[in-house]
Amino acid sequence: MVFNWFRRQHNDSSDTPEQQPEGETQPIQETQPEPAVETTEDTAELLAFAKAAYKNIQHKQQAQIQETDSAEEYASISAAIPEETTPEEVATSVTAEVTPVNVSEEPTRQEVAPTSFSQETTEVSSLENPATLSFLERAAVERQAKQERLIATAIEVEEAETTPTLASTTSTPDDIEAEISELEFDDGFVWSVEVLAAQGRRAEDISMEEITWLKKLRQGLDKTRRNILNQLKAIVGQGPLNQAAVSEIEALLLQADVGVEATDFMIDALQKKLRDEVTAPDEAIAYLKKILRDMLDAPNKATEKSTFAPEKDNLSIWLITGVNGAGKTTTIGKIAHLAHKSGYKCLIGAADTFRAAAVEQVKVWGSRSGVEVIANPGQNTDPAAVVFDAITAAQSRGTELLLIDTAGRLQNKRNLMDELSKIRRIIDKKAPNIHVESLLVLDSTLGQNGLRQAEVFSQAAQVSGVVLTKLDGTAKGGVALAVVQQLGLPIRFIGAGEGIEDLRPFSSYEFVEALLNG
Ligand SMILES: Nc1nc2c(ncn2[C@@H]2O[C@H](COP(=O)(O)OP(=O)(O)OP(=O)(O)O)[C@@H](O)[C@H]2O)c(=O)[nH]1
Repeated sequence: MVFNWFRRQHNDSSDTPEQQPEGETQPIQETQPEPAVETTEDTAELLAFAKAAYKNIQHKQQAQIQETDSAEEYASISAAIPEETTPEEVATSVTAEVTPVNVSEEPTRQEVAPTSFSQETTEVSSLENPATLSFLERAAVERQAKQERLIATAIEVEEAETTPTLASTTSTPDDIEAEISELEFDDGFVWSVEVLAAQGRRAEDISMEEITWLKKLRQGLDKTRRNILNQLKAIVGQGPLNQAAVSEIEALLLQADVGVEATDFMIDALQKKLRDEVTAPDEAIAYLKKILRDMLDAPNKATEKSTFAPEKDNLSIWLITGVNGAGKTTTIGKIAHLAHKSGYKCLIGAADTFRAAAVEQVKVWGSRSGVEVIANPGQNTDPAAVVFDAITAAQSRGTELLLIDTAGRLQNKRNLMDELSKIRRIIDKKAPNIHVESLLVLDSTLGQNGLRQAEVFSQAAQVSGVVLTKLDGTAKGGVALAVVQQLGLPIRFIGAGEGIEDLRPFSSYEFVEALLNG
């Protein structure tokens, strides 16, 4: 059973839709339970759920460790004792090893002769008086005795080696404890489990990878949350909004790079709700979260397709664009890894032929994620030709997801845009009925500045979604709202680190929880 990271569900027909949310954007719908007022009972229930998830992950890890040990044991035993080896071969190989370099032809003939070990032993033992033997005969006797010792030792050594390997398969509880020490039942764990539970996940389905990712996301948004949004929560939680409160909120949102349009939208919505009614702080915050989720989901609602996950048995092409340094290549590697893990047949087209090292860089990511890369060995070759070849290869191999890397910089902006337009035309011509996503990679640390780039790329590559990278450690996490509100584009992935696991499909529910609740 494979976990499909794009759909956030197991690829198993036994999983009913009620048990597993369909797409990563679904959990965000209005049906999401809001932790408005948390009672002691809720907390106890959550803790029990978190403990169940924790135990389940622990069991899975223990099983994995034991499986790995068994596999390693098998590998080491097979390596030590080749299946085909016969005792005769052992004897011959040992003979070869101990052959003195300076002895004459006779013993050499003996060594390679297909005489069995037992015969030789018999021959040697029949030589009763070594003192009467010639030099050569004595040398042969000595060598024979040495052979016997070595063969005996060799067999003993093999046995001795096997025994500890077998013993090592039974890891002690202490060993296991050490190996899973990274699994901490801490505040971050409980928060992550709560976020997953709110999206309908069962304790037994929660994986360590999901917990690790959510913890990372929460940590990544820490600066944005601490600097700005905690204050926002405090203001909103105070009840009806007066003019002073509105101005304060405005300033805070603009500082978080939320942008003017998104700020105005939020303030309007908040004012409608909080102007007249007296709203409890928890309720006001729950309302604020809903506003943010609705904003982030708006572009998805405008399109028929609620999920952009690649389809099994059909080719999807994802064109990855963005200025150099935004994180395109890294993103391609991480998506390829997710696709591979999720059971898709994936291929990468290396169409950034402008920068000399780009093809090599994408090849490194390809090999890290176990995904093949289609590239043209020449430098400065036509990227459209690489795209053409990559689509041909994808079509003939039954590839389900083709990721295309593009240049982030050319001699000038005009050339870059022309090149992207050409690539897009090739895709549309060569694969007219294929689902194409054009993903723009934006560096979130650039805040509002990144959005200007987006506008330029949007036309040339017909951008359909955004990948927001480097959310780890930036105070400009609010830019996600600006991307959606100003550009009308959905966020498809977010990156929060340089590692291969540090990118996941975007979930507005998780993002908003990490932003306001972490
Ligand atoms: N902290 C952090 N660094 C990231 C993230 N994504 C990418 N990076 C780093 O950003 C730098 C640039 O990433 P690349 O993938 O090479 O960017 P690119 O857009 O392909 O750049 P060019 O190949 O020059 O066009 C690298 O050092 C990456 O490790 C992220 O989510 N967080």
